[in-house]
Amino acid sequence: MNALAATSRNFKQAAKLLGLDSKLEKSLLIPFREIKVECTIPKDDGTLASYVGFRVQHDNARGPMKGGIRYHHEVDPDEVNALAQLMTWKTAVANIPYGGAKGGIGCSPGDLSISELERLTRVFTQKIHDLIGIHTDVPAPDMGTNAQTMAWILDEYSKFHGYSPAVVTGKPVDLGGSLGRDAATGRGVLFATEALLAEHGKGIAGQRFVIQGFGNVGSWAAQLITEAGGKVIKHSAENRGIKGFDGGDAVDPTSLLTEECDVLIPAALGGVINKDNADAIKAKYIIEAANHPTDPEADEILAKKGVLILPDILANSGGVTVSYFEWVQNIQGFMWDEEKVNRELKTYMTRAFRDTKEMCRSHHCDLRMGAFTLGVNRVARATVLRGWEA
Ligand SMILES: NC(=O)C1=CN([C@@H]2O[C@H](COP(=O)(O)OP(=O)(O)OC[C@H]3O[C@@H](n4cnc5c(N)ncnc54)[C@H](O)[C@@H]3O)[C@@H](O)[C@H]2O)C=CC1
Ligand SMILES: O=C(O)CCC(=O)C(=O)O
Repeated sequence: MNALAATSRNFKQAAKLLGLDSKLEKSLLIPFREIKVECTIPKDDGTLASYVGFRVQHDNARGPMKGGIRYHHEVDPDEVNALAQLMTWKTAVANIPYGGAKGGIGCSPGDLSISELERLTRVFTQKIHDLIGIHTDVPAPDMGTNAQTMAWILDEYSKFHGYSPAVVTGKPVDLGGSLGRDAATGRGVLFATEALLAEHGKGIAGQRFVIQGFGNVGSWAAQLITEAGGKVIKHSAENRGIKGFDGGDAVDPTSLLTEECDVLIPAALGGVINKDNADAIKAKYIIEAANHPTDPEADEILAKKGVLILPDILANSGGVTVSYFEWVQNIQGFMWDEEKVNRELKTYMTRAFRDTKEMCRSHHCDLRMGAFTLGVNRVARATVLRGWEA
């Protein structure tokens, strides 16, 4: 199922559970603004190459819009729209004062040199600089981008608006990035998994984990779960790894979803768990480190099998939560030590899990609908409080 159709279906189900007014429901679903820009750059060999970049600003009822920028050949408007919408519900689940946005460029970053990536990032920033900002829309890394990408955006943005470290998060620590942001999404996955397993009288130690994706999120999750005593029995070692991590074997990324294990952690692309493979999944728990890895049809199949799914907007909210800490530190001009960052992250993740469970109890629903009703309800309340006056 298309990412936007899947995300909107989950939203509509949550709106129904909450009994939202139909006009409010429609207004929450439609993005605030969709930006599409053409980015042409000279390649290293002197030829020109053109790419299409997107930024979808979904909602700002609760604060500045917030979300990553993805460089991937499959980036398209519907996908970015779905990811932006997920950010709106995710920041509300985490209860941080933001709305939601997401951006991307349709490109294969592995095929571009560092200087080509820098030129592309700078051209993209030139095209969107007047629509992002510290109190309007704050980008961060996502698939295919990293702290260096954020440094280029910060530098290009600052040419137009003066030095503005808080305009992006996930930037290098030397440029005002937060200690702990690099590991934050993986660390949040660890905290959320601990909270879920504790409900069933279990801990990380001794559980067998399969992790798909070994980029920023997957590699940190693997390292931290291994340190906590979990057994990472397989991982997808394409592209990147963490120096020193020696747990697990590397196998084909699609077949590993159906490997024998206790906990499956998809940490790469969306839609990888679908009606074609859901029935073959053997894990008891799925922790969605990736965004929208599970199609709604697969959700239904897995629910019948008794598999518990910790949804993306809760499980991977550690990244945007520490992005919020980074933004706060930039605005205050005061740096936190890493221990404080990690301690606060644990508090936020544990609270988000507890609030989600509360919604599950009051709406008699699964964890995905618990998180969606929590997020959608907070955004709906803020929207109504702000009013409709033109
Ligand atoms: N970076 C962050 O802070 C956050 C990332 N996420 C989500 O986590 C997921 C991973 O993001 P990052 O780790 O930042 O990206 P990354 O670019 O650092 O790593 C992506 C990983 O996925 C693998 N991969 C790519 N295509 C694949 C395929 N077809 N099958 C299997 N593996 C494949 C790559 O080899 C790489 O190991 C994405 O869904 C992203 O939206 C969610 C919250 C925050
Ligand atoms: O750190 C952020 O601002 C956003 C991270 C992100 O893109 C995500 O949570 O999917």
